[in-house]
Amino acid sequence: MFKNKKLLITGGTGSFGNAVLNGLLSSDVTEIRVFSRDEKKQDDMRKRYNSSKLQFYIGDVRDPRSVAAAMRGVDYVFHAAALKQVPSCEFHPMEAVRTNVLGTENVLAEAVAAGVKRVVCLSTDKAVYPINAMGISKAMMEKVMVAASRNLEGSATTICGTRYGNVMASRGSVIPLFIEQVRAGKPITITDPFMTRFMMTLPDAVDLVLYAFQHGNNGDIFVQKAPAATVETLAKAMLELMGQPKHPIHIIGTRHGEKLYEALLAREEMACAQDMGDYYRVPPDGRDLNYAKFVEQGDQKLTQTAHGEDYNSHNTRRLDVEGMKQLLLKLPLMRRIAAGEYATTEDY
Ligand SMILES: O=c1ccn([C@@H]2O[C@H](COP(=O)(O)OP(=O)(O)O[C@H]3O[C@H](CO)[C@H](O)[C@H](O)[C@H]3O)[C@@H](O)[C@H]2O)c(=O)[nH]1
Repeated sequence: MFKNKKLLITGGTGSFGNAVLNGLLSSDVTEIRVFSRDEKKQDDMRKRYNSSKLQFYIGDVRDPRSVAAAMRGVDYVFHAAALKQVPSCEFHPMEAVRTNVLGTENVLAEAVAAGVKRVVCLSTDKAVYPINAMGISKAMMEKVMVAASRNLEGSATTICGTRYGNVMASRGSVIPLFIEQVRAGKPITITDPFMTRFMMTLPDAVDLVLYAFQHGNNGDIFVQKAPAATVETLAKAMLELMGQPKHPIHIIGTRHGEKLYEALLAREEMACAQDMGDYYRVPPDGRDLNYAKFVEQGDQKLTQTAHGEDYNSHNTRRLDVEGMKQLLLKLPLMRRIAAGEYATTEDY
C-alpha cells in the first residue's frame, strides 16, 4: 500500500504515530516523517526504532512554515496532531482553536500546495454533539476538513477524516488509572457506574485510519462499529483480571465536561451514512454554496430519518464483564498484568 511512498504523521510522537510505525516500518514504505513539537519524544523514538526510514521534523501545526517544510515531497499525510485533553482545552479554549482548528487549516493548505495525494484527519466521538471545548474544536476541525475538500477540483489531493472513540489504555485514561489505584491499595474511583464508552484498541484505531486512507473520497468521515461498556463493567472486568474482585470501589460522580454516553454518528449523519460492514462512511453534504439550495430547499430523506437514532455508546453492542475481559486481554498490557507480571502503559 505504501511501496515507494513518503508518509507524514503530524503529532507523530503520540500513541497513534507509534502504532503506525510499529506496523509500517518493516513494510516497503520509503520514508515516514514524524512531525511534532516534542524534541525529547522524537529523540526517544529515534533511539527506539533506529531506522533510516524515519525522519524527524520539529514543528508545530500552528506554524505554516514548519508544516510546509515537512510536507515537501510527501505522498500521504495522517493528521493526528491535536490538543485532546478535555480539562486543558476547557481552561484554554483558544489553544484548542489554534492547534485543532487553525492547525488543521494549515496542514490541509500546505498539503494541497505540496501536491500531497491523500490526507486523513483524525477526529473523535467527542466532536459529535460536543459539550466541551475539546469536542467543539474537533467538530470545527471536521468542518474545516469538509470545507477544504469542496475546493479540490483539479487538484491532486483527496482529504477525508475518521472519528474514533476512547482508545483503551491510552496515556492518562481510565485503564492505567485503575491499575495504579489497585497497585497503590486505593479504592477504584468510578464516576457514574452507568456511563458508557466505546471501547477500541489502538490497532483498531490504526485499522480505521488505514481503511479511510484506502476508501475515502473527498470530505468523507469514517467511523468503526465498536462495542461499548459501562464504567462499572470495565472496573469489574479489570479487577477480575487483576485477581482483586473484592477491591473497594468509590463512586465520585460525573466530571466536568463529561457525557453519560458518547456518539460516533449524529442522527442526521446516520440518515446518510453508508454501511460498509465494519465501518460507516458519512459522505459530505453535496450542496454547493448556492444560498437558496442550502436554506430554502430541504431533504425528505433527512426528515424521515432524523426521527431515527444516532449511533452511540448506549445503543451499540454492549459488552458484559466476560466480553470486556476478552477485549481487555487483547492489550499486551492487560495480558501481562493478568499473568501476574508488572507492566505499565509503556508495554501497551
Ligand atoms: O477516575 C475515573 C476516571 C474516568 N472514569 C470514567 O471512565 C471513562 C473513560 O474515561 P477516560 O478519562 O479514560 O476517557 P474520557 O472519555 O474522559 O476522555 C479521554 O479521552 C479523550 C480523547 O478522546 C481525551 O483525551 C480526554 O482528556 C480523556 O480523558 C469515562 O466514562 C469516565 O467517566 C471513571 O469512572 N473514573
